[in-house]
Amino acid sequence: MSYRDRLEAAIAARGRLCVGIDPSASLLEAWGLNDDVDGLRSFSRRVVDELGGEAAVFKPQVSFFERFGSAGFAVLEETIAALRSAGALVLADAKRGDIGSTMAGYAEAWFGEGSPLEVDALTVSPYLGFESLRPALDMARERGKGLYVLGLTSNPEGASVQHVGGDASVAKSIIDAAAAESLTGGHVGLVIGATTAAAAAELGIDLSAVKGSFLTPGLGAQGATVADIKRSFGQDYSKVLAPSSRDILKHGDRPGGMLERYKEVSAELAE
Ligand SMILES: O=C(O)c1cc(=O)[nH]c(=O)n1[C@@H]1O[C@H](COP(=O)(O)O)[C@@H](O)[C@H]1O
Repeated sequence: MSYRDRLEAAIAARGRLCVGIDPSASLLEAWGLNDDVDGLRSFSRRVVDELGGEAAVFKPQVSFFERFGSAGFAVLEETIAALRSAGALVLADAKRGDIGSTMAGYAEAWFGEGSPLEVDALTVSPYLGFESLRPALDMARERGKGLYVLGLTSNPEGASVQHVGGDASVAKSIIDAAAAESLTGGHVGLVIGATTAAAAAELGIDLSAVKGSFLTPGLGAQGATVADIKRSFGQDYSKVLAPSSRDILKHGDRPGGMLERYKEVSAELAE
């Protein structure tokens, strides 16, 4: 079964809000946890216990685990396993991107059968050229995994690279390549920021040509609203997987707080 089919089934069952797991030092502190591996483990367990059976997809931000080295990666492995046993899909936000032979290594790490870090999907950077992602694209297609390729990122600095070229922009070339790839299987999606999606039309980019899902970071903490997403994606809204990290996690300082916020945002996305 392709990633696209698995994702569609998961969204139909649990909704399109993806919970980001970003255990930054400031969130650990806000939750009254130490900024160490035990704090990281408690934080991750609380997210899994409160939301693991609710959300379709979780997106651990790998950087916040990586900062504790191998001990942090061990917590990431435990978290991935716990989320998958709770019936959720896991999308590792590691934004990998390198020459083809190295991409094969990343694909083995994140998609290899039985790899300790095996997940359902991964974010990747196409700025070594879309085709440099080929080994990961092929492995994802073969193994029912998903790749989210950075298209129009949510941050304001992204435009200084992605908008270059006007009608023939860098972003357009990446998104067109992803659209062509999406005709070959359900393994490819795009990162299109909730804060920046409106730029697609200005750059003459046809998002409807993409037969995969759109990961739309930017809700809440970065200022975008559910209404912004609905407006920007229009008829392609059914392809949206909307992640939110801080806007949900900041409510983890009290029992039940994250679940309450999750349900509010999820309901708004479902309207
Ligand atoms: O790939 C991502 O998820 C991503 C892409 C992007 O363009 N912008 C973006 O913010 N992200 C990630 O999405 C998360 C956003 O967190 P919040 O702003 O707290 O919801 C972070 O983990 C970012 O690394």
